[in-house]
Amino acid sequence: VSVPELGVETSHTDELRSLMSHINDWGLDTFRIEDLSCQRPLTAITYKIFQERFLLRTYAIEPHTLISYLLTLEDHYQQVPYHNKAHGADVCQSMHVLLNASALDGVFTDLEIMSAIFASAVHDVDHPGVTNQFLINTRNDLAIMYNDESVLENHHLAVAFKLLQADERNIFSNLTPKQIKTLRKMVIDMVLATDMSKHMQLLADLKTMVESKKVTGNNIIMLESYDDRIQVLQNMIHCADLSNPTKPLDIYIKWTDRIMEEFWRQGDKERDLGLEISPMCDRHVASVEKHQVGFIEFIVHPLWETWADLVYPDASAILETLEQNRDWYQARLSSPSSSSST
Ligand SMILES: COc1ccc(/C=N/OCC(=O)N2C[C@@H](C)O[C@@H](C)C2)cc1OC1CCCC1
Ligand SMILES: [Zn+2]
Repeated sequence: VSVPELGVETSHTDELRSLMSHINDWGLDTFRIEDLSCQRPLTAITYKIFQERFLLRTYAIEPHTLISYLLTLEDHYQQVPYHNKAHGADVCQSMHVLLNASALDGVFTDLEIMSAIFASAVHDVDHPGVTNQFLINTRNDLAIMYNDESVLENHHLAVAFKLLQADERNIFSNLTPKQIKTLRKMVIDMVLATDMSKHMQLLADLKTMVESKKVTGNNIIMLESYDDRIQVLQNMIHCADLSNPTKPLDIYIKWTDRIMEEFWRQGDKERDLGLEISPMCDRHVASVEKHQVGFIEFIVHPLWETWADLVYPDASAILETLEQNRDWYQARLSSPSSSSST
């Protein structure tokens, strides 16, 4: 069974191949890849990363099996404004770059790396475009199924692993039972860590790790226990998930437009249901810039500042872009507010 060179059928092969050569760069334009891959950004990006890291060879994965899984996974991302397949592709590529930090050189095994890339690709599959709190407040079947605890994150994991059960999609069929057990546990631990309600605990533990950081002679981080190793991978996927404000401004603004539209549609549903409209979800009371400045000040910058300490100096340029982007939104706050989009 032959597969297309880039994993996806496209009439823009040369342009897509050229863009894909920047797979290791921070700030890769996921939106352009979405267009050039004929709306298959997740398949194109994940397939390229698996090839780039020789994971098909290391784990005897058939190309058509990987493509079959990725296409089906991509089709199970819902067409919502933000938490769609482009976000999945973006977090996957961001994770791939973070794994390349020189402070982490040789630290993670191939299995841990494949687990991290897989977890990133699947981490928001079948997201309905509303928050956990909304699902709980509306007694959605998913909230009943998962007893109000990390409802979305549990669902993303269940969907991702269910899709593996078909033989033609089982990319892990040549792993040993022990490898599958380990991969499954790590993927579950990483995706559950993307629940925003775990943010403060994750960050507190990361700060503790940074304070007691142990490095080898050439400044490579030493992680002895599973708990330490998974903690770094959990913070890494959390950083990748909250990386929009660290990207080039034109790309960041597009993500802001998408998340706001998704939050405002949730607000529209809450209004129609006579529910109290969630914070930041009322399109008639929009303060996009103020919310982004607050998001960076209280959540994104504290996380990325700590991450940048851990892998110093590998994430310094990323932190710099984040601070410039914060200043840009801050400046628009004080001046007469013009809409952040357009
Ligand atoms: C570019 O902007 C964003 C990118 C990504 C996200 C991702 N958020 O995580 C998922 C999520 O749905 N939640 C739950 C919500 C209740 O609280 C949220 C802080 C996290 C949020 C962004 O901006 C928000 C935050 C400030 C203004 C809109
Ligand atoms: Zn996400």
